[in-house]
Amino acid sequence: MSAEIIDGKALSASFREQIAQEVAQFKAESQVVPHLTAILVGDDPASAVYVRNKERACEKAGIQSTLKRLPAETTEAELIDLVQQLNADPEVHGILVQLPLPKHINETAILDIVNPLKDVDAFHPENVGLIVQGRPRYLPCTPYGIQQMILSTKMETGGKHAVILGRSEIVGKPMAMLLIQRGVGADATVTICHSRTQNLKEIVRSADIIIAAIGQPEFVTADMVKPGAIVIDVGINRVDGKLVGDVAFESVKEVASAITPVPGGVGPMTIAMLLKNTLAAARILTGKLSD
Ligand SMILES: Nc1nc2c(c(=O)[nH]1)N[C@@H](CN(C=O)c1ccc(C(=O)N[C@@H](CCC(=O)O)C(=O)O)cc1)CN2
Repeated sequence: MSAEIIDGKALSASFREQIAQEVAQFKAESQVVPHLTAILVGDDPASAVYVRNKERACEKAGIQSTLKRLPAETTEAELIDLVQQLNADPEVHGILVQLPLPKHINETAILDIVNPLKDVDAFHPENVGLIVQGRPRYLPCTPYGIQQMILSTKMETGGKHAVILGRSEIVGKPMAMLLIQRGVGADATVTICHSRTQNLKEIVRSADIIIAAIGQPEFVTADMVKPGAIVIDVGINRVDGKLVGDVAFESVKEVASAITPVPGGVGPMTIAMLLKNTLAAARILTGKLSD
């Protein structure tokens, strides 16, 4: 039987509708307009698309958005200066530095100076630490969106084996933290696989939940998937002008119980969760935590 397709576009639309209502209520109660400022450095065309989509999503949800677009030759010191200005600006609730940054800028140095209360990506070490300790302030947008997608399948995750392919700071590591926490959509037993993992195929074959985030087109093939597994594809690879995930979708969907497509899967959920975090940041910074 063919898998359920987890429609990230539809799911994100329903989250965005809900967030828009919460934003309207927050504005009415507080007279504050949640405000996200995104920083885009350089000319990476994919990053420009993602940032534009984030701006559009903000606009539709009633969130103010500002884009600070800087040339590729911007120095690290200039970027630090801009982040510090935004940290000090009481009108800005969320700061997002679009990644990747140009190679001459140390990403860690930049992410480390974002005010943790405005860090709607949850990349600051303080926010990462809070996640590890199981008392998150914000959840990183992609893992947060993936957790919502898994929840939408109604699969019980408690005690299940989740295998994550990829150990990035943005997806792999925080995803593992979310899945091992106690609670609904969590309580899983997690294995992270990476380029040095031995017996990778066997490990993936034992997974009830597979999260593919390694940036290799169609890496996960049907023979690596246990029948009935949930397969989440985080990959966005451009092959011959076409977007392809890290999962061989057509064959894997015949084995899995649920699967996310690319495009239209995890990507749109990432943006919906950013809106959620921006509203949360506005609430935290204005001291208006009740909804
Ligand atoms: N500061 C951040 N930088 C980056 C993040 C992030 O969460 N914060 N994640 C990725 C890029 N990303 C968000 O910024 C992102 C990637 C893809 C999509 C998306 O909706 N993709 C579409 C396809 C779009 C296309 O045509 O290329 C889809 O999957 O349907 C949204 C957000 C790295 N940087």
